[in-house]
Amino acid sequence: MQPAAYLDKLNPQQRRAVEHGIAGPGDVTGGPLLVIAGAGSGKTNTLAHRVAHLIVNGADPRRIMLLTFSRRAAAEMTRRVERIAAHVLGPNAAVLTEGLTFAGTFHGVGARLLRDYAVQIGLDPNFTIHDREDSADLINLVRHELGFSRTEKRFPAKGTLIAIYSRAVNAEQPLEEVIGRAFPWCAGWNAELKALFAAYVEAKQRQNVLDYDDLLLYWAQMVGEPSIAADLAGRFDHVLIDEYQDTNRLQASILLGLKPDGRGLTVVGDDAQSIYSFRAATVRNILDFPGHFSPRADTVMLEQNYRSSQPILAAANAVIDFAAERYAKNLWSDRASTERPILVSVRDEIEQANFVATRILENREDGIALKSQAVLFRAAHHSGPLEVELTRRNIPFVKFGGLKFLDSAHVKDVLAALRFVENPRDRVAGFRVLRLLDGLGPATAGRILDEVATSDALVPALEGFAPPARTAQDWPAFLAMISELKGKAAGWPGELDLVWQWYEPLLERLHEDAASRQADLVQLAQIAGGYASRERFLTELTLDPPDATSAEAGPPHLDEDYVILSTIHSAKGQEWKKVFVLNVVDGCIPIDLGVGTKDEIEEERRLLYVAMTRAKDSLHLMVPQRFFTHGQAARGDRHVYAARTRFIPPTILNRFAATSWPPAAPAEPGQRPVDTPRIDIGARMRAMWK
Ligand SMILES: Nc1ncnc2c1ncn2[C@@H]1O[C@H](COP(=O)(O)OP(=O)(O)OP(=O)(O)O)[C@@H](O)[C@H]1O
Repeated sequence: MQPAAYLDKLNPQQRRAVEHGIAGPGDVTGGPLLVIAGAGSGKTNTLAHRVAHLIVNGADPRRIMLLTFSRRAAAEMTRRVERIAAHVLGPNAAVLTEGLTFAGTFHGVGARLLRDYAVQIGLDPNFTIHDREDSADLINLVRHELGFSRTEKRFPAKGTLIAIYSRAVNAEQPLEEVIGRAFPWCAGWNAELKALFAAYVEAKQRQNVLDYDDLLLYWAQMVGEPSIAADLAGRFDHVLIDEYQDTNRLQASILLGLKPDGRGLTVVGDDAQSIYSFRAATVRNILDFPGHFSPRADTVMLEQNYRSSQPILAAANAVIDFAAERYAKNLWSDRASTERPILVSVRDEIEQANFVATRILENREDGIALKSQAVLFRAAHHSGPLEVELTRRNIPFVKFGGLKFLDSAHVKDVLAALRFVENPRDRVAGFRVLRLLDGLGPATAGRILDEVATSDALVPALEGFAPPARTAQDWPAFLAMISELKGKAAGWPGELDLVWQWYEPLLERLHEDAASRQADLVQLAQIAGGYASRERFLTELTLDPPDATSAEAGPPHLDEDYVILSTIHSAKGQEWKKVFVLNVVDGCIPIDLGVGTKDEIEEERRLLYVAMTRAKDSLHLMVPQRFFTHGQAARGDRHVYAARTRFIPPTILNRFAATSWPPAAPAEPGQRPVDTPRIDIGARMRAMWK
């Protein structure tokens, strides 16, 4: 095989992106490259080919940093790179791609680098990582300590506090600006919030914990320090980033700090699919990228869509054509079809569920596997009635997005025990574990943790503590578990087993449905087996928790088939033959019936576009005439009447077919008009008493 024959299947634009800056063996580092990849244009495929092409031409995989949006995407990319490289390198490809150790999410790679440089930046390398819920718990603790929870006017709650803090950090915006723009009802608390955030930062440092935002923040600070930046930049010849449209300013600063002149830097993304601004992602990163460098970064556009049929693409293009600012692309497809996307009008969500379940079964009769069909929705709770209907009809499904496996109390308990041993100063973890013991109240837990924090050894500090009488029964098993874990003799994942043995009796005491919860712990044990150490397990799982249990463990049986239910956010990057989108009405897409800011509305439009472009062969957009809302306290839950989403105005209706369901039965000649009463129930009721 000719060396470059493996690139033959690529189209000319894809090939340009793959070969950019690669002159031949040993000469592989070109200037900055931006790849604007339309939906379904083979972005992932192209990036994988580029990495393989770099390796085939002599780039050292250990010196390649590959940043993706999720851990799953990184693993998939590595597998693809290996397959492609194997065409040229044969079995040696596996050895080389195993060297791709810096492939992961921004947060995951950040955590590794921070451990590597911990000592140089004054961090203890055993730091543990707080997920959003832990962060909110800690900030709440600080809020109490500062007395803000007792203010006369209601002080913002923990969820709001962490959201404000996170946005200020990720968007690199001053606090006043963040509050003014996104949290106006908190104006007036500026001084208190500043004091609170300062105290929160100090608490994290005392406890040796980092939150999600810190991973990026510390990394950005690190590349801002010339001596470390030079060292760090020198370790990587190539930095490639997928899904660049969903990165935030802090991530852009990190890249520019790592590769100030852009040499060896490749970013790939689609501005039309930017849907994560609630995490402070900014579409500006991708729009402004070329201008950061001199000369400007080269831009390659991928415009051939290989996924969707022409009519689906035409409708999606019509929707996104209304977007305010974007790289104009002419996305086209040569997959001819006569089937336009269908707008299906139904009475309510019950009928919507009925229609979708019926069609899914019909499709299966036609030989379309359940797994090739997906139902997408804007908010996790939108699928409620459909879940009931699918269950009723025995149609198996897996749901992505919404409540995460790791959010369940029992899984968190087990992880907290492991985290406490990893970093005894982590108060949120310590508090959670100690409170599991019978009769151990918050004040005592606080005292134990104070003791532990001032001592340099966990086990002796605990052994020196006399537990309250009610806890005496639970204490020895707890101590034994902690000492065994500290001793590390069990190895990984044996340590998880130790925690499980300790936790099992507590589980039965704490939860009535212990049996079903045990199943989650079995799942956790399976996941644990995939990691080399306790630290890797805790870090990776906190940073990128599995969306649904099956996402991590994989389907247990080859013949198992199930429909995919997913929030649009979690459907990113995926594709299915048949796609149904629920609640394509104002109030769901866009999510807010009230008028959002212009940017928010634009993002909702992109969400609909992302949903539509997941479909290969057929697309149903459901339009219930009324839907149920989980309202605010003042108005409660209620039904509201809905209008088709504003993103499909009458001017583009010709891109869609329309139908209503169930179809109205045609009136037969001579039939009585339907508005004539057929029975008189009132008379029957009266007759009962005569
Ligand atoms: N050169 C090509 N020839 C044929 N098929 C291709 C080519 N490139 C990509 N594809 C196919 O196109 C589909 C979309 O590719 P991929 O998932 O990489 O798109 P994407 O750009 O990441 O999409 P999105 O951004 O919408 O998630 C896949 O089924 C892939 O196999």
